[in-house]
Parts: sequence; structure tokens; C-alpha cells
Amino acid sequence: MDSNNVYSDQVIAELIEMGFEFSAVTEAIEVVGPSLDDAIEFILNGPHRTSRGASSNSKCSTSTGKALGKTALISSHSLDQMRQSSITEHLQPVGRSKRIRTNSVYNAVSPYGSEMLSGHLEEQVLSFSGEGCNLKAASELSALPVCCQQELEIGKDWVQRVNSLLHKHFGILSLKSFQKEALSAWLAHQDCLVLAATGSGKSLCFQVPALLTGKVVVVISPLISLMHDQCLKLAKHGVSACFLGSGQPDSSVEQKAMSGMYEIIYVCPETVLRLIKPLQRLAENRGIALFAIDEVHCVSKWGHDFRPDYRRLSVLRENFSASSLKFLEFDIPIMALTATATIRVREDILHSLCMSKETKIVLTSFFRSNLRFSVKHSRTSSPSSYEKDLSELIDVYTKSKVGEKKQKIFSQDLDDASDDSTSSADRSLSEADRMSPSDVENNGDGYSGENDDEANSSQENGSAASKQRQMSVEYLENEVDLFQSVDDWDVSCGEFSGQPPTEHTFGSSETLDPSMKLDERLTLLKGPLEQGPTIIYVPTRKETLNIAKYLCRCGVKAAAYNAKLPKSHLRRVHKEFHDNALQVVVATIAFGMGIDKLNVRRIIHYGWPQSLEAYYQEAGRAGRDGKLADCILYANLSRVPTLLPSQRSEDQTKQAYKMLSDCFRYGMNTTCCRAKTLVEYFGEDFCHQSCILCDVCVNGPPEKQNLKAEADTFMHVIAAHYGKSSFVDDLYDDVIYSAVEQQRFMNKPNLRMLVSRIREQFQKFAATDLLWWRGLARIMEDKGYIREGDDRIHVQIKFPKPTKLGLEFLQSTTEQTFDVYPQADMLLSTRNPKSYSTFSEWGKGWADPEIRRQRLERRRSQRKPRKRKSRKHQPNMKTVRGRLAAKLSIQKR
Ligand SMILES: Nc1ncnc2c1ncn2[C@@H]1O[C@H](COP(=O)(O)OP(=O)(O)OP(=O)(O)O)[C@@H](O)[C@H]1O
Ligand SMILES: [Mg+2]
Repeated sequence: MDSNNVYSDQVIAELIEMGFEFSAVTEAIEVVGPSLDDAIEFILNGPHRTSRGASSNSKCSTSTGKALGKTALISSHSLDQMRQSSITEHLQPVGRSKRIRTNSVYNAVSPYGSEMLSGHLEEQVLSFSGEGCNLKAASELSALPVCCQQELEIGKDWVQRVNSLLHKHFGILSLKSFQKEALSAWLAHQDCLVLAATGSGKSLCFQVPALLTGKVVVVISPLISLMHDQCLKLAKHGVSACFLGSGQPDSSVEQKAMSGMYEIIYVCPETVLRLIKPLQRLAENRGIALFAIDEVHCVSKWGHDFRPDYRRLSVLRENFSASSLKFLEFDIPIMALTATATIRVREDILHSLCMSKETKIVLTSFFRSNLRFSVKHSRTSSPSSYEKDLSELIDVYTKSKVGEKKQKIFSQDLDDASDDSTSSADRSLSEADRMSPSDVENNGDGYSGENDDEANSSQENGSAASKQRQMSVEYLENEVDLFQSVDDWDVSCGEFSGQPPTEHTFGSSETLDPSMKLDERLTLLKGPLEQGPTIIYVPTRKETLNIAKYLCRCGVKAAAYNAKLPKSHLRRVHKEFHDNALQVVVATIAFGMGIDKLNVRRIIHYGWPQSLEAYYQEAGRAGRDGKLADCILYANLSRVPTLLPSQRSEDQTKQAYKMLSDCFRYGMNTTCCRAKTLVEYFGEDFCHQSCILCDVCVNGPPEKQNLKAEADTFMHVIAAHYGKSSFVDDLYDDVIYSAVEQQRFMNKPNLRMLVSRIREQFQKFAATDLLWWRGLARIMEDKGYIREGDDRIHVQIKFPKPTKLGLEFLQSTTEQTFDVYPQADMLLSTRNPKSYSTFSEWGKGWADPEIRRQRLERRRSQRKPRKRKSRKHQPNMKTVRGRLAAKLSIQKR
């Protein structure tokens, strides 16, 4: 360390403490050298120079390479607060003398004035004496022709330089081509929309600019948990970062961030909207290299995770353009990134964020070659289905520990938190884990414990805790986590100093290469799954608790995660999940956006997801190490899924139904490779023949069936009701319907009514159930023979109406065959032919004339004479029985 620099720093510190403006101080030192008196003289009497616009570029280019040292920041806030204002546990202060850096970080006029700076320098700024990664990074970068974005040329060798930097600090061998593209766009001052698969490495696209320029990168992100994970990771690789949630009881982190003390600032949309002015000052002083909007699908109402505040981020383009800020030569580029955006969502993003017309779209394949997709039928949500569906999973995690005591559930008793027996992770968080009254109110437990005694005591302990649990379960009943607020944890901000990078942990060479030959991949992929945790996604909070408890009882280390559980619990689950202390997390969608844990081996969806976007994003959390991973959807294939309750506009409701319908069709599909279905859903041409892994690829499609007779009948019955066919009209003459029903049916027959007519009128179809016809209706719809006759969108076609093509089909020569692959619900229906023993089937049995006749006869013979005056005289015309009775009485007369 240059002693001159240290001395200069001391002088600068003193001058700032005296209240002089920072830019004036540094200018003075540059001119007169590190002499306190001379500097004061210069500042007071020397030529007036404004710091504004003193070309942040030139400052940056000289200073960054010189001294981007490390700074550790100590916050006076500790973890013992019930609600933390910041996370400081990751800071590693080194007990060195305080100093001030001479780099561009401090070459800033603090937006909070010199008071703030001096206060913090005195109290809170310690130095790493340049041993951190940034210093190294910066000195390496000094080899670059220039370090400022504006001046960095897109020469051939910038990629190599970035690669060697990445290799050294992140253990990554080279940039991927989409990362190169995104960075080229940024270097050319262009806005950029990056659409790349989950886990493909989008974060690097916005992290590199911070390393390259010494300017700040501002990343807008939707969840504290996500921001926290990314900051922590960056710190491990020597990059200082902080995050700012929406609640901000401790403003010191924010102040430091706005004065340019972190290379990357993660911020939620609400907060970025509030910080426009300070950010403009930051742009003027240290400089902002880039605004990155991560998980940008949240912008769009047509996406699966709309956040209204994301939509207001158009202010970034308005407030950080060269036309609105004189000191900028170019607009500060916006880089928007997501793994799940349909074409409509993409357009909405570009439009809503007012991204420039020249925005570069970087589009990579959404295909994840190591994910094995499958769909299984399950009734879900009952303990008997848990037993059936989860037994394999339980075996995976419990086989190796036969004889061990079963895991027990423990309640989150406050007293237990300080128990000696708690794990080290528990201990470190115990104080912070104390629940606020609202936490207690919402406590739903569902956490698995390592410690049996703890579990027993809490179970025996009993009444209060169990009552609490019971209450919370009731409270949680039927609630869903459709919208997760940004503050998903009990911290609202955090700061992370970059630590010298240790051994590289990623860039594994064992990962699967999508360009591998098919047979090579097949052999590799047919092996067993490696060890690693599982995430089970369920639609309701209540089910997170139920399944987590069930798994715990079976000996699995499992925890529930939903937005209504105490936030301290959620943070703990995150931590233990990342530390491999948990085997299974059972969660609502509240868990995991952007989770970058390499070894997640299974993502299980237990119940229908609400959209394929959400499904693919959640599934994408599996197998980030590139090794084989399972993505299994357990869904009740006999039920049409319903929308989970949420506030939606009319348009949004339509869209939500459309998305749910696409999801339903994904489950019903029996012929198309699942990976292909998924990537094509996002508008990509799937350039492989198949994924070779999914259940459809492995099992092959079901046998084709000639359903000509069924299709003809179906079309005739529909067409008849729209006056397009005379084929069946006369068949109904002998059935008496109430005027209302007839009217309703004539206007718009729904599928159920049509099917009951088919069964009534066509003996050979009397036993085929609605489930089967439902599948056929979808096939006919896909072929364009029928369409939805209702104004509203339905998940499954509800009011089939013939199309022109359908009528042509009807009139076509009857000799042709109609060979189709049955869909999942049709197979299910034929696999489990139902006797008319269940109540609903019993009801359906009335549609069959023969069954009806037998039943009526049986009833008549069994019936004791009863007084049923009113019925006798007024048959209920709404029921089949009533109508029949009426008919019979007419015939009698
Ligand atoms: N060029 C690269 N070579 C090898 N590994 C890389 C490269 N770039 C990123 N990675 C690794 O890929 C993993 C996933 O990165 P990241 O979290 O950025 O994914 P993502 O695309 O943002 O995923 P998501 O859509 O889920 O947020 C990280 O562990 C990262 O280290
Ligand atoms: Mg990401």
C-alpha cells in the first residue's frame, strides 16, 4: 500500500470532517498534494470549480483502476431485533485503521451531504486494505484500454478479457453466447431484453458491467429472499452489494448505497421509485452503468406474476436518459431479464417500460436438456394420495437411515429457540427468530426438527402450541399465495462486502452437454438421480403444512414455506435449504423465485399450477448443476382445474383462464414431448426431435383409435342443436323437457347436456362417461371442428358449437376413419371403467333408458304406499324423474 495514498486519505478524511465538499477536497489534494493547510487554502481561495459534470467518465477511468479497494461496513444494528432492518452477519470487518478510499466510490458528492459521509466514515467505514477482490479486479482491468462503459470499445478482445476475469473470480471458463450478446448490447448503450432459460446464467449479464466499469449497477428485483441470495453469492466472489426492500427503518444502508459504496445495489421496485433523485445524483457522481430489471415478466399483466409496481418502472427510461440528465452522454441502458415470457408478455414488457425502439432482444433456447418432465394422475390433497404418491420420495430420503427414529415435528416455541440443542444455524438465528405478535398470530408451524426431544417436548407441551397451530391451520385454510409481497423476509435491507474469492465452485465439467449424441445422453440420463433436495409446490398454504407434517412423520426432513408463516421461519428455511439441512421444502409459489441452488433433484407440483409460465419457472429450479433432475406434475386428471381466487380485472381473468387452459392441456397431452410443448409455448421452435426423457418420449404415445362413430355422433348432436343437422332431431320427440330447459338447451347446450343426450339416445354410448367425451371434445376443438360457443374463456370447452369445418366433417363420406390418440382423461376413463355405483355415476345412470327403466321398476316394487300429494299432482319438470313421471301420467290418461 502506497504510504502517500494513506496519508492523502487521512487528509481527505479530516477535510471532510471539517465539512468541506468531497469533490472540492479531492481536487484540492490533486493540485496541492496531501497537505492539510494547502488544501484548505486552495479550497477557500483557489479558482472555483464545480464538481458537477467534472466528467464522471474521466474520474472513473483514472480512479477505478487505481484503487478499487474493499470496504467493509459495520452496521450498528444487530440480529437481536424482532424485525431486523438489515442483515449484517455476512460482513467481515477487519480491524484495520479507518481510512477513506481515493477511488471513485468516494469521488462523489453525497446526496445526503457531507454530514452523512463524515458520520459514517467515523463510525462505520473500515478498510480491507485492498485485499478484496475488487482491488484485484480493478487492477486487472487497468489493463483494459479504458474502464468506463462509454469508452470501452467493442473490440475482439473484450470477451477474452472478461472471460479471464470471470475465470479468476467466479470460476467460470467463458461467457455463454447469450451473455456475450447481452453485454455487447450494453457496451453499445442499447437497451436489452434477455430471454433465457431458468438457470442459464442471466445474472452474470448484469453483474459483469459492475466489475468492468467501477460504476454501480442497480438491479430491480421482486423479493428480499432473492436479493439476499444474490448479494450473498456476490460477496463470496468479491463483489460488494446491498439490497433495499420496501420497508426502510434503517436508512444507513440506503445512504451508503446512494453515495456509491456498493458495486451492485439490489432494490425492489417500490424503493427504486422513491429513490429517483438520489439515483440521479449517484449517476452523476460514481456513475450508474446499468439498470437491470430481473424477473421482468412481473411487469406484464399477461404474465404469471404481475406486480403493479414493476409497471411503473418506465420512470427509469424517463429519468435516466441523456435528454433528461445533462451530464449523461448516453441513456443509461436498461437490461430486462426473464426466463418465462410469452411473445405477448415480451411486447408488453417493451411497451410498459418504454424501452427504446432499438432494444436488442437476446433470445436463447428455453430448453433444459437435463430435466425429465412427467405428469401423473393423483387425487391429491388427501392423506391416502400422499401415501401413494410420496412413498417413493420418502424412500429416497429415509432408506439410508433404517432404524433411526422418525423425525418429529416441532412447533416454533419461542423458548425452544434458545435451547442448547438447536443447530448452529438455529442458534445464530434464534434471536432474530423471535416472533412479532403478528407472526405468532399467523404461525402455522410445519417445520421439521432435527431434534427429537425438542419435538417431543413441544408436542407434549401441548395445549397452547397446538391450539395455536390449529388456529393457524384454520386461518390458512383455502388461502393461496398468488401474490407475494416483496418483503418476504423479516429484513428490509442488507449489506454485503465482497470477500476475497475462494475456491471456485461452479462451471462444473460434469454437467450435461445438450450437443451430446442422443445415445450418449440416454445412457447418462438413464442412471439414477443423484442426491439432492426436493421442492414440492402445492396450491394452498394449508397443503404446505399438511404435506410437510406428513413427510416429517415419515422421517423426512421437511419444512413448509408459505407467505403467512413467520418471516423468520421463512428465512431459516431458506438458509437450511441452501445448507442442505433440509431434504424437502413444501411450498406455495412464495418459495424460490430465482433460487440458484445447483443440486435440486426434484421439483414436484402437487396439484395443477395456474400457468405454464409459473410451472416452467418453478420446474426450472431443478438440476441447475446440469445433471438429471425430475419435474413431476401430480394432478387430478379427472377434474378441470379452477382458478385460484385473486383480484383480477376482466381482461386479466380471461388471460388467467387462457393460461390455466394451456396448463390443463399440457396435462392432458399424451403425444407430444413435454419439453417441446413447454418451449414451444414460449414461442420457440424446438429444434430437437424430442427430449428423450419425458414420460411421453419414454412411454410413447398411446395406441391410435378410430373414433369415427363417436366423433360423428358427437358432431351430429351438437349440430342438431344449432339447426345444422336433421340426423337426430326426430330422436328426441318422445322426451319431454321443461320449456325453460328446452330453451336453455336450444340456445347453448353445454358439454354435459350434450353428453347426456348422447347417452340417452345412443345405447352403445350409454356407459361412456363425461370424462371420455371431454377428451374427445378437446380433440375436435383442436382439429377446428368445434369452438367455444360462450363469450367467456373456459379451461375446457364448455359450450361446443360446430364450425364450418366441423359441418364439413359431418357431411363427409362416412367411410373415412377418424384415427386419433386418446388424451389423458380418455385413457383414465377407459382404464377405470366406472360401475354406476358411486353417487354421481348413479345420477348419470338415469340418462340410460334401460337403466332408468330397471330402476324405476325396482323402486315401484319396493315403494311403500306413501302420501306424496304434491308430487303426484305436480311432477318436478326439472328432474328427469319428474319429466318421466309426467310423461307416464300423460300416457296413462
Ligand atoms: N458462463 C457461464 N458458465 C458456466 N456457468 C455459468 C455461466 N454463467 C452463469 N453460470 C452459472 O449458472 C448458474 C445460474 O445462474 P443464474 O442464477 O444467473 O441463472 P438465471 O438465468 O438467472 O436463472 P433464473 O431464471 O432461475 O433466475 C449460476 O450458478 C452461475 O454461476
Ligand atoms: Mg435469475
